[in-house]
Amino acid sequence: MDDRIISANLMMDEQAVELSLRPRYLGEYIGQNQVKENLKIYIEAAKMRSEALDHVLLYGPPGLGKTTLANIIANELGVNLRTTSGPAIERPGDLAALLTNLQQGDVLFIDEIHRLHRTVEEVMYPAMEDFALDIMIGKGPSARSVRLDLPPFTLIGATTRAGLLSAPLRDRFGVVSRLEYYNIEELSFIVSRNAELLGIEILGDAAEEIALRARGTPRIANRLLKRVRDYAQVRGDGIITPEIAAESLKMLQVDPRGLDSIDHKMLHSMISSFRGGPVGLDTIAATIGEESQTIEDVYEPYLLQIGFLQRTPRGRVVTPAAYQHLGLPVPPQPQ
Ligand SMILES: Nc1ncnc2c1ncn2[C@@H]1O[C@H](COP(=O)(O)OP(=O)(O)OP(=O)(O)O)[C@@H](O)[C@H]1O
Ligand SMILES: [Mg+2]
Repeated sequence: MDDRIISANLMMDEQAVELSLRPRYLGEYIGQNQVKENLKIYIEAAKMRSEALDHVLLYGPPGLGKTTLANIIANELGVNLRTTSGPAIERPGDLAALLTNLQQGDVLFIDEIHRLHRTVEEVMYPAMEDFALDIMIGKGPSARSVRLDLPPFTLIGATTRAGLLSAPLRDRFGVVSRLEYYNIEELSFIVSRNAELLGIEILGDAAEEIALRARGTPRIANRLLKRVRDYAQVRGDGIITPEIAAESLKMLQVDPRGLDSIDHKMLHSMISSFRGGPVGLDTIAATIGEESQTIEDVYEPYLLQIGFLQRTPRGRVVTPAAYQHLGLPVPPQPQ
């Protein structure tokens, strides 16, 4: 599904563009105001005390700016950032190597932290809490544990699935921030700013056309912007007008609320086979032939956010707003 327009996952050829568009300081980071306000204070306090910032857990759907924020935090603190990911740290020794190479106050960023191996996670606890590494020396009866001091550091963990984090790990983060979907105004701003960075002329309403279809997600907004730019260069004179934007977005098969064929398939099958629900996530997944994890991470959160789906104890339910959006008669609602 990674070649889909609305897939929030990063595509290979996108990395260079993402790097060039990535805001570097909090002041350039649009939206997420609550998260930014808090971080600003914690960062300033840590700098005043010349201490390492508390460990930070960032969670939320893909493409909302977790990696970007981790980089910004390190920039604002004026420290080095080391980046790795949960599955990449295979053994406790790998983690020890990473940690002992940090300098005082540095940031270690672990993406997909919910995929950390158990044995590695256990080494992480004292490292986070006491800045200490417990290593076993020797084997058998003569084996003993030695404690090694680490420089104070900040761990930033990112995950799309905070629910999968073990309680002991989650509890060791002093700052836990949830990133939210962006509103249309924020996304329009991001589109306009990024158009400028890419040297593209775009008229205001056209930025909003793109924002409306971006599913609250900057990564998707950037992706749509690039496709629309191609269209504007080939079919127009390079300027992205609202007409050019509307025409090209239509070709991308993303509807005016940012839904693609999978969202449509999911809603239609819930309506036709299950009378709109309640129906369990796994059943929906099996019916439309998608993985339930993909649905849970990428599709469902946005549909919930815009009020097209509702979660009930007995399963997911299609809302009247979704029927209306699909142009279907709204069934009588239970009282
Ligand atoms: N607040 C923001 N303001 C402006 N641009 C942003 C913002 N957040 C994200 N972006 C843009 O979106 C792109 C994707 O963000 P990022 O890679 O940080 O997402 P992510 O949450 O780490 O995704 P994943 O879960 O897939 O790792 C960035 O390269 C940047 O261009
Ligand atoms: Mg990321």
